[in-house]
Amino acid sequence: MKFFNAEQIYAADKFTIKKQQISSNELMERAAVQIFNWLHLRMQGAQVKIHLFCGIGNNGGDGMALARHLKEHGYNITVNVVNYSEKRSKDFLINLDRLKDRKIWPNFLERDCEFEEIGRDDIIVDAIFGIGLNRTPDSWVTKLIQHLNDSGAFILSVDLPSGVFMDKAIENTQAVIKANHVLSFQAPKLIFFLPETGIYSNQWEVLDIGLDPEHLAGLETEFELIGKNELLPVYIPREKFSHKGNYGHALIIGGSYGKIGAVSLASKAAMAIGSGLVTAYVPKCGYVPIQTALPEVMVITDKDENHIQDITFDIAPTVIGLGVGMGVAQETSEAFSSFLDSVKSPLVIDADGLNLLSKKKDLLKKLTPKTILTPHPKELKRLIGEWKDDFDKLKKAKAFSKKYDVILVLKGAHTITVYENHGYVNNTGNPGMATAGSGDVLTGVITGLLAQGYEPLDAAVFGVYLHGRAGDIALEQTGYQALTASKIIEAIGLAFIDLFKMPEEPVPQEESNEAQS
Ligand SMILES: NC(=O)C1=CN([C@@H]2O[C@H](COP(=O)(O)OP(=O)(O)OC[C@H]3O[C@@H](n4cnc5c(N)ncnc54)[C@H](O)[C@@H]3O)[C@@H](O)[C@H]2O)[C@@H](O)CC1
Ligand SMILES: Nc1ncnc2c1ncn2[C@@H]1O[C@H](COP(=O)(O)OP(=O)(O)O)[C@@H](O)[C@H]1O
Ligand SMILES: [K+]
Repeated sequence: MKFFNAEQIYAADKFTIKKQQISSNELMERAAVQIFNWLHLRMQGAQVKIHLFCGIGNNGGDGMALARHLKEHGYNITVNVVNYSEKRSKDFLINLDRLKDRKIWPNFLERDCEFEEIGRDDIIVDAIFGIGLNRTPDSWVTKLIQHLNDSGAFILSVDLPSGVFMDKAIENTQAVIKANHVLSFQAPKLIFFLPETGIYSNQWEVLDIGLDPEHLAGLETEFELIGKNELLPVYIPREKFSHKGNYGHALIIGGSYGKIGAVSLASKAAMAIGSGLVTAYVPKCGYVPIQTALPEVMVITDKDENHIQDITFDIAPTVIGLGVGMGVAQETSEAFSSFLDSVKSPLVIDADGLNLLSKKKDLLKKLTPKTILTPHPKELKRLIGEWKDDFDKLKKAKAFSKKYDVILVLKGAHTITVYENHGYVNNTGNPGMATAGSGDVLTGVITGLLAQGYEPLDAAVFGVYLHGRAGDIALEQTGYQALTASKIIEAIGLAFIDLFKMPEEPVPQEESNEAQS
């Protein structure tokens, strides 16, 4: 699913209005009816107080139209116009008049006015600003936003939480609505997935307002949200007469005294994701533990007991995953540097492999084209330097990817895989995965996919998805706290199976009644 920017949304509105021969106000009405249906389905006429806060643009217009529908269905509402500007939009004014025709008189909120009391059990509809926000709200609007956030009431935001910009960082965090739920028109927004802005849209849902699908499909976007639809075409099916040689040989290089487990996890994950063969390259102290724990995995040992000092081997791996638990000893750094001089296979580099690259940036030039780097935020900072905000981080990541021809997997709650000018946003995974070793598993997963012949970008994006999905499946058995990296590996098979599950058909009403009787 693509993430559109504000200009693309405005253009799609225009295109749709022309093609479907409707007015902009009819489009607004569609949007408002969708929100009304969403609320009505859940509230079923309950007399909970609903406070609507509407700006003077089209986001406010949506709110005004919603107010009319709520009133007509007997809901207990108050309507407030947040009068932050004189430039009221045409469709806002139409909907204001329609409200007045029904004898509903909004309160006009201005600078220095008193704000109404809001109970903890009330509902707030936030239609103050939408995608048109272009500067930080005034101080009195900021005070209002604080008042709404502090009320403890459930906040439903129309399109996006008021105060969040579509394409730049928040300047004053006090001036942003902290929404409990956001109803986003037509498509999700990138800001829901970035850590600094995502916290303002706790939950979100997309409402289809019928923008022209063909027009939307033809738009080029920098970022997209990855789901099954994007991945099923990438999946490589297994051939009946295939053998293990068809699925590649993954070599996992890493480990040091006390950190051999990282290599175990990555190797086991590479096996579980379907690599034909897996070999672990570790210092001597890793030999017994890996051979004991993982009978399927072969082991090659370094000349040193505790640290990798010389990365040489006489096998021809399809792909190499390097860095987990490896340490940053001087000898390891030198071995890594000479290894890069001769390596030709595709590479996945994680953890200490990234730290070594950060210390000696010259090494970046030696990487195989399209090497996959999988930094967590701290490793990323060491690689690309400090960033001002999430948007700056993405900009720097794109520039870095282009400069060194690498694929950057920016790990986090919503991992974003960046290659050149594009970002692929992941939507699987959960906070239970914030646990030791889950990154090592991801390294194994991506390496194992590359071994099977997936293109580097596909392997990264698909690997991140499957890793998160496996975490979600494991969570059902463990809960958040007891989710461990090993449990993620155990669920990889189910993550593959889940890929081919169709969404469940809703059971027709009569059948479900019969089942209950
Ligand atoms: N395709 C869609 O997604 C549709 C969107 N509609 C709604 O239209 C919204 C966008 O409407 P608008 O473009 O009118 O913009 P907004 O309603 O977001 O903003 C209102 C106006 O305030 C001005 N403004 C921006 N920042 C300000 C500030 N800090 N202080 C004072 N004034 C400021 C801007 O000039 C802007 O035009 C969407 O978010 C959505 O709710 C719907 O009505 C219909 C279809
Ligand atoms: N809150 C979260 N929601 C979803 N996924 C998460 C969350 N926290 C961490 N993860 C995932 O867990 C993994 C953690 O990797 P990393 O920090 O390298 O761990 P380690 O170094 O212990 O292996 C990443 O793939 C990341 O996306
Ligand atoms: K809003």
